Formats: sequence, C-alpha cells, structure tokens
Amino acid sequence: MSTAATPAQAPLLQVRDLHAHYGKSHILQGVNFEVGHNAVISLLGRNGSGRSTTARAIMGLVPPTGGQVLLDGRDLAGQRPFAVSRAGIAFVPEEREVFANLSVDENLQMGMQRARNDAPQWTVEQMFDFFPRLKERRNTRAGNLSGGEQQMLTICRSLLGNPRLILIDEPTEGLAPKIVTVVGETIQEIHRRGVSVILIEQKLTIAMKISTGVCLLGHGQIVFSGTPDELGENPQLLKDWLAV
Ligand SMILES: Nc1ncnc2c1ncn2[C@@H]1O[C@H](COP(=O)(O)OP(=O)(O)OP(=O)(O)O)[C@@H](O)[C@H]1O
Repeated sequence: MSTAATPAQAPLLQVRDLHAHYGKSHILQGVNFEVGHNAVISLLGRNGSGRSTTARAIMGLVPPTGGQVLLDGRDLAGQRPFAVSRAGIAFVPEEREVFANLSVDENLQMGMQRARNDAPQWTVEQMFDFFPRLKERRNTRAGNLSGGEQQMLTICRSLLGNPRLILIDEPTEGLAPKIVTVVGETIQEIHRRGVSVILIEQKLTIAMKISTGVCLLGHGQIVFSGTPDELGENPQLLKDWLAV
C-alpha cells in the first residue's frame, strides 16, 4: 500500500509583497509574512514603522497599491472592509470602536448580529466570563465606559462576529497593568479556541509571552520573522529595529 505524504496545510493568511501609499509617501514597500492556522503573530516595530498601515491595508481601510492578501488562498487585496470582515478577518483598532449611545449589552448583541454564517463560536456570557467588569456594567451606555472597558468591549464585539483571524492594534495602550494581564489572557484563550491573531503591540514582554511567531517591521518591510525565542537570542535585532 502506498503511503502518500499528506500535503502541508497552507497558511491561513499570506501577505505577499504588500505596498501602500499615503499620497506620495510610499509607506509599505513590499511586506511579506504569513499567519498559520491557530497562530498568534506579533507585528513589532518602532513608532511609524508601518504596523497600523499593514493592518489597515489588510482590512481594506487603506487601499493597497500592490501585492496580495490571501486568506485561505483567496486574494482579498483591494476589497472593501465589509467584504474582508465577511471573509473572516476582524479588526480591533487602536481607537476603540463602540456604539457610544448603546448599552454594553446592546453593543454585544450588535456583534452577534454581524456574525458570519458559521455556527456561532462564542456567547455573550463567555464575554462576561472574560471580562466580569463588562457584566457589572452591562446596562451602562458604552460611551460612559473607561478607555480600558471600551477596549474590552471592542474585542468582545469582534469575537462575536465569529472571525477566523482577529487583528488587534495596540490593545494594551494606556491600560492599567492588571487589565493588560487580562487582555493577554484573553488573547491566549482566543488562540486556544482556534482563532488566529495578529497582534500589534509595543510591550515586548507580553508579545514575547503570548506569540507563536514575531515579525519585525522596519522601513516598510519585514526585516525579521521567527519565533519569540529566536528574536530573544538576537539582541542586535531588538536594538536596531525596536526602541529597547
Ligand atoms: N493618514 C495618514 N496620512 C499620511 N501619513 C500617515 C497616515 N497615517 C500614518 N501615516 C504615516 O505613515 C507612517 C506609518 O504609520 P503607522 O501608523 O502605520 O505606523 P505604526 O508602526 O503603526 O506606528 P504608530 O504606533 O506610531 O502609529 C508614519 O510615518 C506615519 O506618519
């Protein structure tokens, strides 16, 4: 009996030679990286290195001027943000996105309604388990929440949409250390549930702890891809491309 080798599974997301401009400024100059199924990839780099622009170009919020964004082999580059989100990529932007006039509960219901057609993977009660503070404030208008609470709510609403990949831009920016830990644990739980994550993060410690892979962005290109351990063994990289 022949024992044909099983073909290796293609990555969930392949970003290939991605370019983006703001006016005449050529910000992304051929970004290449991959995100596997069930991976947490941290995108690291100095301020202004193009991490947010990479996220926005993947989401179609900045139209790419070249390259591909392949989700399971299907090119999403140049599609509208709504289509990218329907295809299974959710975005949690740095500036928290909540419906300010709706309660916490109503915001979460909105997330459920925007879920892709697959069997729902998450419930509102689970969101409250992640962030009990949101449960306490479930009847509060989202506009009256603190910045950290709004961040939690934005993550929960995105998850309820049933994404295959969630892109989170600087989730811990401006949060108290205790909340930073909770956000880190939540990302680990998202990962355990089989959803891949791209994490844009300034705090190297948390990125190194929870990521399966790290990519360093410099001058609009990926200058290093590897495991957190490989990056940790290369202090010169950290010196050259991160402010550490
Ligand atoms: N809307 C915009 N119009 C023009 N230039 C922009 C715009 N947004 C970002 N830039 C410029 O593009 C470059 C990359 O910015 P980007 O926000 O992607 O960087 P970043 O790595 O996410 O850093 P930061 O956390 O500081 O935003 C920077 O030089 C920035 O000034």
